Amino acid sequence: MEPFWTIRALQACRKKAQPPFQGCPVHREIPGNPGISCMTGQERSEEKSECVSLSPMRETVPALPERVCVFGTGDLGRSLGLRLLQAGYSVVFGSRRTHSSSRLPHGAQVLGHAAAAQSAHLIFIAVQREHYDFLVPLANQLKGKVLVDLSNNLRKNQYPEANAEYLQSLVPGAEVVKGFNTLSAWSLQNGPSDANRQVYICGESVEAKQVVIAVASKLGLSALDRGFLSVARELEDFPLQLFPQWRLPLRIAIGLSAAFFFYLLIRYVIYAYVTQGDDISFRIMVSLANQVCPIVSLIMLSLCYLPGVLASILQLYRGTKYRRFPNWLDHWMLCRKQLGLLSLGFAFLHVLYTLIIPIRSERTGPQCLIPQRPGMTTPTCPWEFWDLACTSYWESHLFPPSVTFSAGGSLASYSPSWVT
Ligand SMILES: NC(=O)C1=CN([C@@H]2O[C@H](COP(=O)(O)OP(=O)(O)OC[C@H]3O[C@@H](n4cnc5c(N)ncnc54)[C@H](OP(=O)(O)O)[C@@H]3O)[C@@H](O)[C@H]2O)C=CC1
Ligand SMILES: [Fe+3]
Repeated sequence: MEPFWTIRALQACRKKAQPPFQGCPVHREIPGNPGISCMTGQERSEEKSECVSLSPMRETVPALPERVCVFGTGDLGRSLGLRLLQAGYSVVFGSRRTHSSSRLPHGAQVLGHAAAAQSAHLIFIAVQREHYDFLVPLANQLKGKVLVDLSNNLRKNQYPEANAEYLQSLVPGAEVVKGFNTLSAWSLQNGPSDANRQVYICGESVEAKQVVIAVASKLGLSALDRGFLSVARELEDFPLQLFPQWRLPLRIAIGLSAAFFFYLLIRYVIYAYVTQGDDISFRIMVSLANQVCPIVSLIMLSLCYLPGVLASILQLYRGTKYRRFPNWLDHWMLCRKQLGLLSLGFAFLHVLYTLIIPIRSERTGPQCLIPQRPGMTTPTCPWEFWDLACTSYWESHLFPPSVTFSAGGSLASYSPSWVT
């Protein structure tokens, strides 16, 4: 079955008794490239009235603006301008200094603010909020234009209203969209990685937001519409959030550490004191802590890999990978990097503690928190411990669990008893 746009194009051209490509007066085939046609600008405008568009999206998505304007030739303005040029847009900068264009991306034009505003429908404002009053005299030129507010603040609640709302109040005739403020000039220059491909936008006008979304997708970004302009403050606070994805992993790590620490404290130190009268409380700081680290590290590592497995199972169950994961899984997936890094941190701590133990042992004699079993070796020289530390690190944290379990006998002096 033919796609519907092909059928529509054929019908439209047949109505004019012309074949769709070769016979249509506005299309000429490029020699050596059958099927590819070329047109002049005038022919292209005539074509709009004569032939039906071949693009199935044309009716729903507004046409991309050819020329895009960027106010401000600072770090962000230049980086954004470069990306827009690379994406095929014609870029005009609106600047106070129209002659200092040496550092601007090649191919961009620099005009005064008023002339630049008149030449484009979409205008990115890459200027600090403190200077927005320069836009007031441009109200006439900006009427009906889409203004994208890129600004951020230095701290939360710095101003009574969001920057985007302030911009809208200064230029009421324009359609203000807040967005792209979570991108940095650096990431724009280097191309967004997977982690920062997502941008958030908000604004009152649906059409204006569609224009911005279309530009974002052409830049290789995925724009998420967060609603009306009242959400702008939230978007402006995003870059100010300190380690937003770290909270849950840190809470899990602290909770697990505390739980295992108290469990081991009761099981080995308090139990030994109550039943045998042995006071081994001096081992709490090093030996006991060293029991906790690998346990937490392994659990964090499994928590890092588990959501990926669950997501795959869910995709197989649903039979598609194009449906959103439930929120809890989505959130968990986003924390994987932090969970993995914390796991690595605890593993390093374990190696460090393991290296400290022989130094103490040399002075106080061999120590072992877990009661020794017959045949169990207790390393006494630092080299032996160094060797064991490295082996245990690789075996416990980088090899499959089965290997760890098999190596448990020789590591029993400092590995958790449930691992051995
Ligand atoms: N840098 C970044 O990575 C990011 C920046 N942002 C936001 O983007 C905005 C710009 O940041 P950035 O490019 O780093 O800042 P810069 O200081 O590098 O550039 C700001 C530009 O604003 C223009 N400007 C300065 N004063 C005035 C004024 N009185 N009237 C008119 N225009 C003026 C200047 O352009 P000209 O000389 O051409 O007139 C200047 O180059 C800020 O609000 C920032 O919060 C958001 C996300 C990331
Ligand atoms: Fe270990």
